[in-house]
Amino acid sequence: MVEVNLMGTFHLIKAALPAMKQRGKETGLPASIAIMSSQAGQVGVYGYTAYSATKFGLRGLAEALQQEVIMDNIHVTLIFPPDTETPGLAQELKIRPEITNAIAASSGGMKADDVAQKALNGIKSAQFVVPCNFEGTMLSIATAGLSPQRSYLMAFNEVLGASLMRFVGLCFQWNWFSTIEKWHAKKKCK
Ligand SMILES: CCCCCCCCCCCCCCC[C@@H](O)[C@@H](N)CO
Repeated sequence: MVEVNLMGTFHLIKAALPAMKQRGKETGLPASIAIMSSQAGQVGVYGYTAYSATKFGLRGLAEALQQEVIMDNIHVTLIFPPDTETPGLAQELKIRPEITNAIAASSGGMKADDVAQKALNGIKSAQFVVPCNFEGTMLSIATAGLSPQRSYLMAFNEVLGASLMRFVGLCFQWNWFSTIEKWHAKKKCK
């Protein structure tokens, strides 16, 4: 998983960058690098230990990369979808633990076309972080950290919403840990 999700992204970007920089010099046009993370790259999720690690890793990659390529007029966009209706998810659901299903349900699911549309809009407006649904927007405010932010309005929302989203995030965590406890208690009784 690390090889595909993290190193695969790293090697692809490394291979494409020289030509992107050259094209930028010749045309003076901006360019974009879009990286597909996941909401499981903003919060650790039961059952996704390896997956979450790779998706969190992409954030570090994207933040450092954005600083390295900004002077080449290249914008990095990091997309954070929830569960997305794809053939891959259909396979995953056959074996996904009950607890993972319960936690992932906190953010619902989306159609692939809707995620693609959000991603495209985010890339066009050179957003660094692209949340895909309402829960994703809350998650992005809660996990804004030291990410770049090009929109003054979103920066304002992040500063204002930080403590409230921390509180909401803690409520979600309490709920998830109690689901885990109940599930284990039920298993012990059997
Ligand atoms: C501060 C408010 C928090 C708001 C709720 C957050 C809910 C987060 C739920 C995360 C679920 C992640 C599921 C993504 C999984 C996919 O990437 C995966 N199915 C791909 O295989």
